[in-house]
Amino acid sequence: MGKFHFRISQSGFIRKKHFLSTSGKLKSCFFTSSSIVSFNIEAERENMGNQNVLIVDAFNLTLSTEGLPNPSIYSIASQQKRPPVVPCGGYTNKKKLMLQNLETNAAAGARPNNCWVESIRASSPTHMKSITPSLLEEKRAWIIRHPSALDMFHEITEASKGKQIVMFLDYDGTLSPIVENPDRAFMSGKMRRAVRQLAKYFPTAIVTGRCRDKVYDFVKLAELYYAGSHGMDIKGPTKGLKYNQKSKVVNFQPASEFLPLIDKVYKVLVEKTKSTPGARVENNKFCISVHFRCVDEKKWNDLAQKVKEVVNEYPQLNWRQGRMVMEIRPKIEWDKGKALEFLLECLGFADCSSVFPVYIGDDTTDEDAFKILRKREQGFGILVMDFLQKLVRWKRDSADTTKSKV
Ligand SMILES: O=P(O)(O)OC[C@H]1O[C@H](O[C@H]2O[C@H](CO)[C@@H](O)[C@H](O)[C@H]2O)[C@H](O)[C@@H](O)[C@@H]1O
Repeated sequence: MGKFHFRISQSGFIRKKHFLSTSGKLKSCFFTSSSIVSFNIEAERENMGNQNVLIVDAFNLTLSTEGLPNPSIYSIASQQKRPPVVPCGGYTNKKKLMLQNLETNAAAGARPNNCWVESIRASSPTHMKSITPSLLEEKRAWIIRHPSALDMFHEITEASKGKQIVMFLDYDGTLSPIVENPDRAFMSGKMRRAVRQLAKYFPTAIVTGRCRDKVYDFVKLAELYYAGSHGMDIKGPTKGLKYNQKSKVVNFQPASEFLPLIDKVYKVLVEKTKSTPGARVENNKFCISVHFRCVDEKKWNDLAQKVKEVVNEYPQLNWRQGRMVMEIRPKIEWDKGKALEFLLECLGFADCSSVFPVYIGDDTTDEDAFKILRKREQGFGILVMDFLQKLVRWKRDSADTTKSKV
């Protein structure tokens, strides 16, 4: 058995992205975009194809968990000691407890306690307060010990041989940097070119919590599939259709009956939160985001309480925590994972073993897609631009080689 430690970094951003694989037995994990993560990867070289590999976004710091049993991902925001092992699923017990606690409080209509503040703080990759010099030192040491995940490129492409790669890309924090103003989360021209190239070779979908139109305005690539509102608003490419699609027009909105309700609740939330400086409510068509990023930490509890009071009045809705954001959405059995399956089906890969889905994500809501990959025992989660560009080069070069042999 080979033992690998992966790292992929996205240069130019204030963050590092990390590519994770797990053991050949599908012990894949996902962490919750906390400000600090660490991981260790063991992989059987020959079993790479069966693995579910995840993307982890460790903007601020990474620590190796080398030598620990049951290697996995550790989410240790606000802690400076090694956290407990997370077997599979990415939440530390502590964080799970915090979230459960919060849910229980919400259900009981109680005021959120400090756990809420802690979990919101932990959700932000740009929250630098918890970084100490010793953690930075550990980060440096970790980087030296861990080669780039790009070094694993060969293994990944080998695992995909004979299969159709299908790409799924989250937007915020994956294609664009995390910024304070959600309306200004632009992707770079370089990233756009990488994605455009990618779509020439592989069916490619953007899967995002954003409103589909808004993300389209950012990405501006008509050749992609778009699944907005956490997968509740799916549309196929409007140009360059070349893959096996069951129907030519992909257009699916499983939560359409919730539109009037979402509009109404959006207005209520805007009204309710306007007295909280920095709070921002975003209408994502089938979902609503209430942003905390620019709110004074001391006000987080109050803001969360206000939001939950509103949501509690609508049993058809629930909420989830994202990065410094509360995501309010219809209570239906639909999420990014279901969107991934739906798109694979549209592409003719419903129960197909010859597909190789690659999902790139960085937030708790991406976990739904990772779960599907685990269930299907297929594919990888991967990271950003360097990897995308390399994948394009690999595909182009292998196409050229095939042509010259003919
Ligand atoms: O599924 P995603 O594409 O990752 O979208 C999730 C949410 O992303 C956006 O919020 C996040 O990014 C903002 C811009 O960098 C940042 O200010 C915010 O704190 C983050 O939570 C988006 O604004 C939300 O509507 C999405 O649901």
